[in-house]
Amino acid sequence: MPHFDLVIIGSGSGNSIPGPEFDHWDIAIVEDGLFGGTCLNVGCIPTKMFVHPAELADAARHAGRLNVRSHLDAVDWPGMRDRIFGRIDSIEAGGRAYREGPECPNITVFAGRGKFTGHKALRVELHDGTTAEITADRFVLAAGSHAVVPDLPGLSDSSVPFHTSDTIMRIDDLPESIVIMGGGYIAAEFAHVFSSFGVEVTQLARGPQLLRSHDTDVSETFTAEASARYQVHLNVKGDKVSQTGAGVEVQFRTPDGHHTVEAQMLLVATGRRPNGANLGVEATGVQLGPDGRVMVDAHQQTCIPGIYALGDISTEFQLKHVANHEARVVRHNLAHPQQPISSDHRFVPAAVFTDPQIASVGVTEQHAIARGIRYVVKRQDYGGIAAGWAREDTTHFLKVLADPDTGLLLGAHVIGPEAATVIQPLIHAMSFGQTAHEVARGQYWIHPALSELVENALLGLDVPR
Ligand SMILES: Cc1cc2nc3c(=O)[nH]c(=O)nc-3n(C[C@H](O)[C@H](O)[C@H](O)COP(=O)(O)OP(=O)(O)OC[C@H]3O[C@@H](n4cnc5c(N)ncnc54)[C@H](O)[C@@H]3O)c2cc1C
Ligand SMILES: NC(=O)c1ccc[n+]([C@@H]2O[C@H](COP(=O)([O-])OP(=O)(O)OC[C@H]3O[C@@H](n4cnc5c(N)ncnc54)[C@H](O)[C@@H]3O)[C@@H](O)[C@H]2O)c1
Repeated sequence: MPHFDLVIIGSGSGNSIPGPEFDHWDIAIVEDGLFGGTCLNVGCIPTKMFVHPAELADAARHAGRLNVRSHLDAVDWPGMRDRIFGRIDSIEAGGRAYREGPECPNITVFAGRGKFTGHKALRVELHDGTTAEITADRFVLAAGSHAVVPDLPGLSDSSVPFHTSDTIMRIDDLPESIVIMGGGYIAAEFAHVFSSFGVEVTQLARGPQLLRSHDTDVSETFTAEASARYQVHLNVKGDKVSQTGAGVEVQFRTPDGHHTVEAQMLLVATGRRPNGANLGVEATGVQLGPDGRVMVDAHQQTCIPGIYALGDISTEFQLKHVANHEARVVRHNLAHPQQPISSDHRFVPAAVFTDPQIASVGVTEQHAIARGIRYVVKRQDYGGIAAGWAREDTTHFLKVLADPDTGLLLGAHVIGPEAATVIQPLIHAMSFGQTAHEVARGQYWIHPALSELVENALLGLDVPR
């Protein structure tokens, strides 16, 4: 039975752990799917490579508003898909070849599905049909999460063809119509992409708003704009999914009554569950929380010394920048177990790459109220700054919350052009403990850039100067 100094399960952020400091360790990487994990192959990167062309298509469609006559001729989906995956697939192949090749002589890649069989013992069902039993002094659980499929007739029995984010980006051609189930990040981004490419989109969300984990002002604005672009049904309770000659039919209820929607394709985007149970981590003594996450301490270590976890399998934040941060912590702690460092989850930002773009960090106004946190708030409209005039923006805004006594920032929420970039100075201020006034007046703000949104919002807060 081969024994390793370290076994890493999952080649997403887990693949960034082996570095020169471990050249003297015998390391195994176990990967059941594509090398490089979700973000590279079926997540952040390809989705955003579709989002940008979607923005170009929308710009061509809507430029008339700003007196530029243009129109969208066509979207070459197969060409776009092949360009995107031509690039991604070669990075995947290169990453695997690097880890398998002579540059990494201390690393063995096991292509197959791992499952714990006992204390620090893993069985790998290899893709070549054989099985490997391996043990190690240390493990890193970096096996991510998987798409959840609702328990609905037609879906749970797999009798109706449907896509998840794992498959939808490789379809042969654009459908004429698509039903998207879910009201979260993935549903929002794909609804944007497909509607921009001319597909008739129907989105079914079980909540009263889309993106309802966001600040209510943001989710209400987004829900109104999305509903104006494509068909949105809220407060949906799914009943049944059936196959039709032309595609699929979804039967559902809302407070208005029973509904049926037909479309050529169905995308299920109803959340992702951590892979701890699939990996059988309990066989090695590792504990799972009630939501299926592997339990870790601040050093990313599980209750079993030498077994660490990172990213989607254990985190509260299913985001690539969080998985990468946690991987850096695990890497340090493996090399320096006597001087471990902790993960910093104080100010985790996120963005939704829809149209309009959305970004957030820290508490929402609703959280502040619910938790009794004292705050002052300033909402700065894009329409109130010069860069917003250039865009004739009338609906979008940045909202910032601060402590009324100290002026320290508590949260920021942006909906509008380049939100994910606009928010960064506020993430910076929160992370480094800078007050609203320090940030607003301690630096120049380029005029007339979108960043003036941040400057004006901070100056508008009723906080000490
Ligand atoms: C459609 C989509 C879009 C996204 N967009 C963004 C975005 O814009 N920004 C952002 O921050 N985040 C985004 N995310 C989330 C982000 O992709 C994840 O948070 C991140 O990739 C998690 O990294 P990880 O290393 O924890 O897991 P992963 O990258 O998922 O790696 C886990 C690996 O483990 C392998 N594995 C699983 N089980 C086993 C097993 N039993 N044996 C062997 N191998 C196994 C899997 O094949 C996988 O390769 C997106 C996710 C999706 C699905
Ligand atoms: N831009 C980004 O950073 C980005 C993009 C995509 C995904 N992600 C990450 O991936 C995660 C997964 O994305 P997601 O959109 O699948 O999850 P999500 O948690 O954002 O949204 C899940 C949605 O599905 C609904 N839902 C859950 N169970 C359901 C059921 N049984 N029936 C009907 N609806 C149900 C929820 O109400 C919610 O609207 C996100 O939470 C996010 O962390 C990030």
